[in-house]
Amino acid sequence: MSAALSAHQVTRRYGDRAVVDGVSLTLPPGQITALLGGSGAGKSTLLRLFAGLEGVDEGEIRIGEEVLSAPGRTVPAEKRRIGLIFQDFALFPHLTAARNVAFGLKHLPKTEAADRAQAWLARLGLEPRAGAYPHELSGGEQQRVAIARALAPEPSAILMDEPFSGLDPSLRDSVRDAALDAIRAAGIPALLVTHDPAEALEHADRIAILSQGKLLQEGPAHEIYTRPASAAVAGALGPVNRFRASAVPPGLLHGQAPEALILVRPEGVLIDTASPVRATLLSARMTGPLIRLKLDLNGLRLTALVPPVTGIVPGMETGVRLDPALTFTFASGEL
Ligand SMILES: Nc1ncnc2c1ncn2[C@@H]1O[C@H](COP(=O)(O)OP(=O)(O)OP(=O)(O)O)[C@@H](O)[C@H]1O
Repeated sequence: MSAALSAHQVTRRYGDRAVVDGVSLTLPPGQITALLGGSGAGKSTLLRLFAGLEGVDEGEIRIGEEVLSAPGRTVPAEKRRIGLIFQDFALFPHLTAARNVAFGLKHLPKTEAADRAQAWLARLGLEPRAGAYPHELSGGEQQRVAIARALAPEPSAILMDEPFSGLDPSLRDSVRDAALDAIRAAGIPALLVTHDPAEALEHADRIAILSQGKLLQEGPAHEIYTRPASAAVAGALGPVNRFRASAVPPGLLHGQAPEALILVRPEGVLIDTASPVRATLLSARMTGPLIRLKLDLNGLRLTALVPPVTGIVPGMETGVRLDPALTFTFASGEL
């Protein structure tokens, strides 16, 4: 088993602004950790610090017990044996797929490097395209070559910056599944930078939420989703209904102080004809497998996501209750 890659109280400043601010984060081997945050949160900068493409101003980056970065001392990227995958594939245009993958295998005898490159291409379903040049490959194929190239030298960790967001949605799932399966099987730490909460929740084992350079929360994906430590974390993982406890009709909540801030996921707003809490249905729209309902509860507007049921007609009255597992209460906070 390889060692964890970790950041310890790491700060990186541009001018006097800390774009990564006192971040401690451990990437365990064999697991995909998604780094999630809005634009400018500092995700790419933190990835570059892990990679050694930039130095830290404070703190340390380590692999196992070995210090890779400390202020004034940075083991260069090419000495770290860390694989990098970016959104734009970054393949060498003048090399075939096979030679792109073999590029990082120069320490091996030529035939062994070629065999290993071939094996990685086969693993990612690209064997028939081994002799093609990047411009002859589709976006999904190019990204699979980039993934094979990153994994072939048996790196000690892999860092990915929005690697799937440039792909056509019809290709994205298959490329992502092939890539993440191969990465998990390699048993190394892996960081997946993304701004897409759905991608993080579905495909990562752990999620770290970054906002304005600070790590807000980190942990197993399910725990972050069901037990957000703050309203900011709950909001970062998908849409939420937000309101004060005092705005709620009697019977919907139980025991919350009136000033408490309540966040409820749309799938936590349940239609229950037996509930005494009544709501008027304002609209119902298909979103794919679920229907998005807009509800009015005596002036409180809620959005619900429910499985398709018959007999839902705007204007109708129905009963509503909240799923406690998807209802989060914070003592205070901005609406
Ligand atoms: N070389 C640099 N010099 C000055 N400021 C920089 C530099 N690189 C990044 N920044 C700033 O640091 C902040 C964090 O940038 P970073 O690229 O890490 O964010 P991000 O979370 O990856 O955003 P995005 O999702 O938009 O790519 C931004 O405000 C950015 O403008």
